[in-house]
Parts: sequence; C-alpha cells; structure tokens
Amino acid sequence: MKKMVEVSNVMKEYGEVGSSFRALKDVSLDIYKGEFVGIMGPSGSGKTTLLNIMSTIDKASSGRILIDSEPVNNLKDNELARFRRDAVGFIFQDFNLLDNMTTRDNIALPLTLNNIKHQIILDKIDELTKLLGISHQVDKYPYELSGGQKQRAAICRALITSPKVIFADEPTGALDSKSSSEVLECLKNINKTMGTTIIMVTHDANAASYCDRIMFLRDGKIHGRLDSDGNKKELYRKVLNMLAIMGGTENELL
Ligand SMILES: Nc1ncnc2c1ncn2[C@@H]1O[C@H](COP(=O)(O)OP(=O)(O)OP(=O)(O)O)[C@@H](O)[C@H]1O
Repeated sequence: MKKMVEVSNVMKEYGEVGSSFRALKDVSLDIYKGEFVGIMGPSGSGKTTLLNIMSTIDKASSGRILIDSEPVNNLKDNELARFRRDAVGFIFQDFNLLDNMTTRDNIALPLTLNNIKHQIILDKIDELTKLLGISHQVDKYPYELSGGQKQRAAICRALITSPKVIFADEPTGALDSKSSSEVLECLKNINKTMGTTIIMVTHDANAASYCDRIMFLRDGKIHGRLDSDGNKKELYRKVLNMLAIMGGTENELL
C-alpha cells in the first residue's frame, strides 16, 4: 500500500531554550492511502500538536514529514500556502464557517481563491452537498443551520479541492450523539467511496470506533495502536479498555 503521510522522528519543543517543554518526543508513524486513522490519548499528550505538524499548520522542531512522498518541512511560505490549499482539507471542532457568507459561499471559498470557473464550482457544490445530505441548506447562513449541518458544510468545504488527505481535530466535539453519528457516517462514507485518507483526533471512543486504526499518544510518544477487524462494537470495547489501561476512564481522560 502507498504511504500518504510519513512522520519520521518528529520532536516538538515549545518555549524558550532553557525553559522549553517537549510536547512530542521522537514520534514516527506512517499513514497509508485510503486509511481512516484516529489519534487518541489523554489531555496534553500531544494529539493536536501532532495533527498540526502532520497537516503543515505547525512546524516540527526536528524530524521529517512527507505527504504523498513530498517533503513538507522545508516548503517556503508561498509553496506551503498552495500545498495546504490544494492537497489537504481541514475540519475543526467549531466548524470555522464564516457567519456573513451563505453555506454555498463558505463551501466554495477554497476554490474561488484558485480562480476556478463558477459553473464548475456550483456543480461540485451540488455533488458534495447531495452526498452530505445538506443540498437544501446551501442558501442558508451558518446561524440558520444545526451543529451537525454546520459540520457537514465544513466537510464539503474541506472536500471541495479534492484533497489527498483530511485532517480533523475533534470533529464531533461540539455535537450531540445523533449529529455526531451522522457526521461520522459521512466521514466513513467519504473515506470508502472517494478513497480520501482521513486522520482524526478524538476523545470519543464511539468516534474512534469508525476508524480503521487508532494510534494512542501518551506524554508525547506513541503508546500503542488498535486495528479494526471491521467490527465497530468490538473496536469500541477495545478502545475503552485501552483508555483504561492508559490510566483512567474515558471521562477522566477528557
Ligand atoms: N503553543 C504552545 N505553547 C506552549 N505549550 C504548548 C503549546 N501548545 C501546546 N502546548 C503544550 O503541549 C502539550 C500538548 O498539547 P496538545 O494540545 O497537543 O495536547 P492534546 O493531546 O491535543 O490535548 P487536549 O486533548 O487537551 O486537546 C500540552 O502540555 C500543552 O500544554
């Protein structure tokens, strides 16, 4: 299988020399094309730091990141901006939709920056919003949507550039359990039908149970992994076990 994201010996230090804090300590992992990978671990274990470094939002203090075989550590700012826009999609806990734009314009935003023809953008929005079940919401503003609809709009926006990989930080963190399940079903569907690689940070064992593989972080290091055998309930049970072994119940780890 082809590697989509390669993380080699990544270290991340925050703060000044002498009083610095090491948030990631020699982390290495490979994520393959078409995988849906979860990242879990206690609060402060380095999940968001790792996601931000993998997705080029942040830079590692040392180590190497390749996305689809392209080294991204040393890209110049303008190359990095283009790479981010074209090759990766982002989904955040709080949706990050712009309040003064309709859902359609929010979804179109990454492509309008790329000078793509209007009709091509409209066709793509039509296709994606149908896939995500929000085609009747495109003229509404974000405040007129439910949380689940907002997140599905944000997923459409992440997908509009046909990215190689989607990075999601707690995508269900602000949603109730029904909306969470709808969003996770959408992500799973995209992963299976479009083959998009998805990397998702989550605290939620149910969300993690949608993944093909879960990597566990503790104190800035990879602490373990779980692989799905296709049985979601079984994976959910194993995740809860793993969280308990790592030193607390699911809630204590929040
Ligand atoms: N900008 C920063 N400056 C200094 N320290 C930071 C910074 N960002 C994160 N940290 C520290 O790095 C460690 C890892 O943070 P990170 O946000 O990656 O953890 P996390 O596992 O995502 O936590 P949570 O589940 O609470 O979101 C924490 O101890 C945090 O306080």
